[in-house]
Amino acid sequence: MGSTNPNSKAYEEAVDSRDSDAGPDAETGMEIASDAEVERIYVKLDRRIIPALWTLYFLCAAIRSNVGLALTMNSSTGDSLSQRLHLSGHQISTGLALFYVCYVVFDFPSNLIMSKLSPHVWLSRIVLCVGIVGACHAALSAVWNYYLIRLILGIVIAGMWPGMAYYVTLFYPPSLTGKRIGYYFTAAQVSAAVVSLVSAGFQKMNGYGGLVGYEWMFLIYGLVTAIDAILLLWWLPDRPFPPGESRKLRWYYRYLPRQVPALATERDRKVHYEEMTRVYHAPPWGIRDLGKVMLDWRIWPLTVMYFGVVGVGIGVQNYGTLIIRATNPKLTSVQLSLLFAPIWVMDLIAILIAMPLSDRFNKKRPFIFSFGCTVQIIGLCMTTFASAPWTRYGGLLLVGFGLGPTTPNVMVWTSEIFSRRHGEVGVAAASALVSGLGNLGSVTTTYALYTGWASDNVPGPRQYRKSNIVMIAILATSILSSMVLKTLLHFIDDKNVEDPQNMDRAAIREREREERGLRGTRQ
Ligand SMILES: O=C(O)CCCC[C@@H]1SC[C@@H]2NC(=O)N[C@@H]21
Repeated sequence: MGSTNPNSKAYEEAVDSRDSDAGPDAETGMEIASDAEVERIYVKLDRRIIPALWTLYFLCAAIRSNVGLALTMNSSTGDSLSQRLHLSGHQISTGLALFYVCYVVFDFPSNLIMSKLSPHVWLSRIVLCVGIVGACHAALSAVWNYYLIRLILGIVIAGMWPGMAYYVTLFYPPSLTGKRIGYYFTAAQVSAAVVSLVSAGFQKMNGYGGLVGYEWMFLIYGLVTAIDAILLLWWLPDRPFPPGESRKLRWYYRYLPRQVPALATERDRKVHYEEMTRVYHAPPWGIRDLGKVMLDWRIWPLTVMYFGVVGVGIGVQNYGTLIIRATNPKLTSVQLSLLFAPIWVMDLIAILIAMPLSDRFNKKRPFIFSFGCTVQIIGLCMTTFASAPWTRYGGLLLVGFGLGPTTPNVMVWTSEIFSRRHGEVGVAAASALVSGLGNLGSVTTTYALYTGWASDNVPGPRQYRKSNIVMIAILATSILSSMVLKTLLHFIDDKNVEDPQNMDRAAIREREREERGLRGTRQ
């Protein structure tokens, strides 16, 4: 069981020894599940949930970033989005930034609605709207509707990323969530790596049926995403509920496809219930609970951590090809696309290595995060200050590798800290606040740096130097913030936790329940 407490090993051993006692559980009368049985249940949930989240994230990430490709697609025939709409560099970055402004504003309300409604329905709603708005990009005809569509896309997609993290915490205990978040986070990296290659195919469709290449691209991605949204409604499991207890059906359930339960047998559901008691009796929350979460100081260091890593991640995603071209102006656009993809492959490899480690050594999450930031700083220094083009490009590969463990680690650390202190509403609100406010980092890097910083955008060996240095500075601030939080948690939170060796089984169980937000809800 995951815990951020001091002596967590001793605590976990004490909890485990409870579970290994022979005979039925005194509280439930149920035959106690072996570790292997519990493991099997999580494997079943994984098969059901992770590929579905992966697919939805891949499609939404592709739709969000396709606009960048559309700006230059088929430019040799004058059919790119920027040519047809006569967009200036400033207008392009304004549109990109407007999207993130909505992310900042609407992440939080979206996640709160999600925790009040059925999470899987809300996730499907997000995906459906992203599909429809994505397809509408094909109809762009003026600068004002480019701005408007980016705003609307930001509004409808807000809540997707923190919502997925929240959704995962409904099915898995904190010590198992990091790896899962990491798995579906790889979808964004695969998307970043492949969409530009796929766009080459769409460019070949330029002129078919009177549509240009980017219009085909938006329509097809939009259609596939909308179909995926409908499938998700049927496929993604609803929030778990106590075995034997009937679900309170909301009015909209009448219109939804009938679901196949994720866990088919009553026994599996009971064992999962025992493992994840928090989610079955999600205590109703009100404004006061929400206020407590929002006033919790722990939000701020986590937000600063996220600000740095998401800002740099999105900055590299939006301007990576420009940064590569600045290191070697002779590269063609095809070569640029080919060199861009390995950055995300490095990111993906790092996620797959680091996130299981982060779960295994969950007390070390801030150090894994800081390691990732340090690697990015080293990479950015190479890209900025080295003179050989390939060394500078190697620096970007290091940035990709360093990015891998950072974003998912902040999300999982946030849910760990807030689930323990505030229960389910804590996870929903805190992950949305950290992601939402942290995306001010994306607004900063897309709007104010690179093409948005006129004096830094002058071709030559020093091009983008100042922007890169700002990125190094915000990463250093993220590291500092994670260390400050780790230290404060050590002195403030961990001091109040009783040594598990001195607790009896009932007290351990009660504490586990409290950490999951169940204070006083069990009869
Ligand atoms: O809002 C989200 O979807 C979560 C953060 C996205 C960060 C992007 S995904 C591609 C690139 N790789 C990273 O590690 N960060 C950025």
